[in-house]
Amino acid sequence: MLTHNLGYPRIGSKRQLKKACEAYWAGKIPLNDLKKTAEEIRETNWKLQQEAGLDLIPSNDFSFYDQVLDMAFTVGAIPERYHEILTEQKKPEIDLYFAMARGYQKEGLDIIAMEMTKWFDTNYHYIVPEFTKGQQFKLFSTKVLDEFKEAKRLGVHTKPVLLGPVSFLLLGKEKEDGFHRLDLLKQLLPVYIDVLKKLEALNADWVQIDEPFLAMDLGDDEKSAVQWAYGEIKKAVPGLKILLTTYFGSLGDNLGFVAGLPVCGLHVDLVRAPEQLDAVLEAIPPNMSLSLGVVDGRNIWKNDYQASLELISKARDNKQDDRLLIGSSCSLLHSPCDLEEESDEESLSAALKSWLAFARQKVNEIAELRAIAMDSFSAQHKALLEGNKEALRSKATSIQIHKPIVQEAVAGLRPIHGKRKNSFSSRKALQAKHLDLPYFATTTIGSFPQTKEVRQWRSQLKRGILTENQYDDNIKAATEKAIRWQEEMDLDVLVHGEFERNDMVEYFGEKLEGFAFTQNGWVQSYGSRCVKPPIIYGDVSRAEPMTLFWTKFAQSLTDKPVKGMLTGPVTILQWSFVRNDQPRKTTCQQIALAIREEVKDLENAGIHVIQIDEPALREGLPLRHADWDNYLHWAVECFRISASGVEDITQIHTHMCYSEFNDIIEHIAAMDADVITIECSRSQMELLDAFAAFNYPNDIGPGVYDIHSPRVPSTAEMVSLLEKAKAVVPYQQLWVNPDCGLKTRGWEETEEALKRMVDAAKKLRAEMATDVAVS
Ligand SMILES: CN1c2c(nc(N)[nH]c2=O)NC[C@@H]1CNc1ccc(C(=O)N[C@@H](CCC(=O)N[C@@H](CCC(=O)N[C@@H](CCC(=O)O)C(=O)O)C(=O)O)C(=O)O)cc1
Ligand SMILES: N[C@@H](CCS)C(=O)O
Ligand SMILES: [Zn+2]
Repeated sequence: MLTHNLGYPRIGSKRQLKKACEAYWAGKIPLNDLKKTAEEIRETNWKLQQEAGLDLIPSNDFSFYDQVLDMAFTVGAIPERYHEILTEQKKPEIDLYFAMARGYQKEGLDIIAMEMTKWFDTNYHYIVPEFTKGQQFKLFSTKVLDEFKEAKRLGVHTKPVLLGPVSFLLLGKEKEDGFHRLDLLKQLLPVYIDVLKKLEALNADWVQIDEPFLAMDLGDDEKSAVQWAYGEIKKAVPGLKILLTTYFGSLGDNLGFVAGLPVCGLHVDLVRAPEQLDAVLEAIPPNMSLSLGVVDGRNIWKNDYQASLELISKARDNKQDDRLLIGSSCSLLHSPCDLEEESDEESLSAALKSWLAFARQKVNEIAELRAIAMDSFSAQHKALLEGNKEALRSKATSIQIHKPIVQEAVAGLRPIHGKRKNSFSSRKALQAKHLDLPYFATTTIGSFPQTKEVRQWRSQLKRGILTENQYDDNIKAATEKAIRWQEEMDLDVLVHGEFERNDMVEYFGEKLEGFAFTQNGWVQSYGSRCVKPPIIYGDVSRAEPMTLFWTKFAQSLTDKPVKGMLTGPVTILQWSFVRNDQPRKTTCQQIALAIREEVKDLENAGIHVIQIDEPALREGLPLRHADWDNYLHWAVECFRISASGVEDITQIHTHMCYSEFNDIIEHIAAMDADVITIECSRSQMELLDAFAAFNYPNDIGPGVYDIHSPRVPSTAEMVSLLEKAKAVVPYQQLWVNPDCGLKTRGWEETEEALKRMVDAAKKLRAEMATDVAVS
């Protein structure tokens, strides 16, 4: 049996890559320094996996930004608008690469970035490849070959990783009409074959090709595309061992045709879908190797050795050992790097730490599982198994985990907990009277720039350089400045700015019972941006108010309404590492009850506009359509539980970004938020069509400017977007706001953009007044 890993985190255990990239972008370090950091990270990762005893160590799992962008770069899928960066500007290739990811506003050029979206049901974002009709591909970047050679020089014979051709195309978007992106497979495949032949010439042995779409519902065309592609690959490089990987779900009804593909090995995710093992063993031919993905790449709990060994043993009963591999369920990209970086007992107790495994520990688990499976009688292996059982036993019986009072509260949930007192139309009338807002009311999504200064206060507080009082005074000053500034701008519903929050989920994780947080458990979210997902280990409850102090403080400074700002239960669940000992639904209900208490406290303190953010509601959708209804039902119900404890006069907002609404609009409507603000500007308001087609009754704030770019749109652009919105949604329902929070932006561009946004709203109001006068 071979051991392997599908991919290792590339940010570095101290986020070295983030720091180096950001320094390079700011012109603070030369390219060579950035490359050196990247080399060091790769070497460290390869060596630690080698030392752990893994047989097949991945290469090309490193990325300066994103692995999908890397694939686009490899096959030369570089949209026309970027060509000038190389040809005219003579910039190095990496600048072109970063321009595709981040846009390019320099030296007279203003090129927008490629779109970014969520990677399946994770909190990782990939860059969406752009395709045109008849597009040609060519080997543009040799990164995969270079990294294979680099590892070889270091004495590590790696297993190169490539995103498969069908998934690569399916992840992308057609940029013009008249073709389907899968039509491009014929032009694309020769480049893949070229890469594979070159790898073969370099003596590569196994090559991992990821086709995550194989765990999704596929149509006949998609299945045929896969069959054709892997048939061609087999013909072209018969000697190369292709390991086809699937993850995040079961092969399900795709198993039949996948088992017939001419590949050397198939990897299946046995963490998400252990039940598929029997069917897979039965379906695949004896000469096809099977990789058992038993170590969870999506969570941080220690592996249950006994359970994994049972799966391994079942596989061994059916297949020769030399046809089996043991590995991670998916890439470890979604795990933090190294538990040993956690030394602070206050955030992560010794007991809790003994239940966890981060990427480095997971690599060891893979090696240990093989060792125990091969020789369960050795004293050393028996001790490993016993140690693992003991850790799991201590977790299962810990009094820190189970709180009867929380469990009773969940058991006591009834439909009434998810219902507002009256219908939206009666609520709307009451709220309008109370808030007295104009049409096209303006607001923002919550966060204002999290400047280096603000982040430094937090880091100084942690290091004892600032006292709690000094820290609070600084945050108060920032909040007051933001309130005054919003008043000056004449925004209608103000926000406090979220200066006190490190992150919209981690902040709540730090305040809620049943959550632990890490010092260094960073996971890449997109590019250089990372998040530190909190760990939900026990029953969740609210010990004390979490946002009341800062919301009340902000409201005390102004007569205008200040919007309370909370993260919703589904998003907190989705962006945390969750318990694996109870259904996600139950954990979500517990969080919903905690948020409900916070909402009620805010209302009692006189806050009558409260936003409950749910940007991850769509991301949480199961991979298979058949499972959608069940998820949407409990997810929407949890949102409603959190939102429905208030009086009709209190206006509940929700916010969603990164979402398409067409196929889930009835569930969005069922959330019954008084106002929903959505990311809309990049789609030029197209996302509103779903709301219009549904006759969505409640209020909507379609984002009028993209917050991912420093570019400040003109008032006219925003007016034009609002005109478009007004054409499909009755104006009485419309709000005016940016796409999302402004935490990643600088103050200068934020001030200018919001000033123009308020002007745009005023123009619309003036037009309306004229229209009414004329009619
Ligand atoms: C809305 N988004 C979010 C997602 N997931 C979340 N959990 N949270 C989100 O907001 N998913 C979808 C999107 C993804 N978008 C983003 C946007 C921005 C970031 C981001 O900026 N991340 C920061 C880290 C945020 C954080 O925790 N900051 C800490 C400071 C940590 C730090 O770097 N400290 C420094 C010291 C400070 C200094 O001297 O400058 C240090 O330790 O060295 C805080 O504010 O306290 C990032 O830097 O990547 C993520 C996702
Ligand atoms: N209130 C949050 C939502 C981000 S999705 C913010 O403004 O950053
Ligand atoms: Zn958002």
